[in-house]
Amino acid sequence: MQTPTSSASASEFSLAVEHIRKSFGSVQVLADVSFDARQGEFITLLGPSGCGKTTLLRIIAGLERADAGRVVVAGQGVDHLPANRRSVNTVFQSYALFPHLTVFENVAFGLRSRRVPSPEVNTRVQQGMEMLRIADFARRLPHQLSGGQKQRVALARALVNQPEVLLLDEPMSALDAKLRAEVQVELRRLQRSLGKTFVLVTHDQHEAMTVSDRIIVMNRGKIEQQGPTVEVYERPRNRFIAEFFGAANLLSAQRCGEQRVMTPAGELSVRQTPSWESGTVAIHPEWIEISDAPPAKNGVQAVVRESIYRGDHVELIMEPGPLRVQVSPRLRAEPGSTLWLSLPEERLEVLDD
Ligand SMILES: Nc1ncnc2c1ncn2[C@@H]1O[C@H](COP(=O)(O)OP(=O)(O)OP(=O)(O)O)[C@@H](O)[C@H]1O
Repeated sequence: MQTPTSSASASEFSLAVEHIRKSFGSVQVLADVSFDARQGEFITLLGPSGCGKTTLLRIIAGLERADAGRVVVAGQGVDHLPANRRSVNTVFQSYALFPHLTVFENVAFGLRSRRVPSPEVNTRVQQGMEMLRIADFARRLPHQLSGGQKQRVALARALVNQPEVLLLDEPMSALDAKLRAEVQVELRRLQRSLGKTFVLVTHDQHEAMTVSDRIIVMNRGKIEQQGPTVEVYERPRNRFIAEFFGAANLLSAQRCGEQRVMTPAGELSVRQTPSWESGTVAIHPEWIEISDAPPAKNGVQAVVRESIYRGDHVELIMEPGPLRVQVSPRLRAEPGSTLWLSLPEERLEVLDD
């Protein structure tokens, strides 16, 4: 899915990225990447390390030049504009705060360099600091702040400039797991209340799911799939997405009739007839149902090989398959016991390889 899919008019878009290509020397890092973001949308670029996410963000920000393609912000091509003349601000992984400036002056920096009158700077910085709950630290220097506080300063510094688009390059990766989860929820709340367009880069699928309206999954410089979070999770298009996003069960399969495939777990009916002779079908562990009696359709009699207690659920590893199945911790399924599984047809995804 390389072209923008929405039918909205150009003015509804805060950002359009059109056919971007980029190589470093002989290595192609981005190969014809296109996507757009509507005003007020939270988009996440998700993909493994080295797939080109940061390079794409830097091209949007004007910190890197594309070899081909166009970046459009609020309906206007910006390729000829330097970074500081684009209505785009970036929050970096390292926060990039000025160590010798106070929190207040860090937040004020962009406004002062654009010669915004002092009274307005004071008002906007104060508002920005209050919004991000850092007003109490206004006089501190960055080294006197925690990671989470520095992160808020970096966000405030970007947001007071009122950019059309805020770019976030793994801004939460330096935070511990608990704080990170809190900041993700806060970031989403902030974005909703401001109605701004945010584009986040991350390789963390849980982070992507927490914050995004739409997820763009990248691999080796290409977009593999883009769509609403639920759609990408529940309807992965190919093997890469299914493996990278959501840890689905992947079963090798042979086509054996109309909407039927043969898998190591037996013959199963699927929603659509595969276009391949042999390929892969996927199902998420939480969609597999357990029953005492043989189910009417897509039943598999399976033996529990391992039972892993994970607190809020138990993960069963079962044969044939192997199939990972997610069940309630109330269910007692000891290794060696035999259970009937049902693999609902509407939850079995036929993947493009
Ligand atoms: N200035 C550069 N010169 C040469 N190669 C580069 C340069 N910047 C990035 N690359 C290469 O381009 C590829 C994509 O890098 P990029 O930083 O965009 O990936 P990423 O998806 O953001 O990865 P990560 O999640 O690890 O930050 C990598 O192979 C990287 O080594």
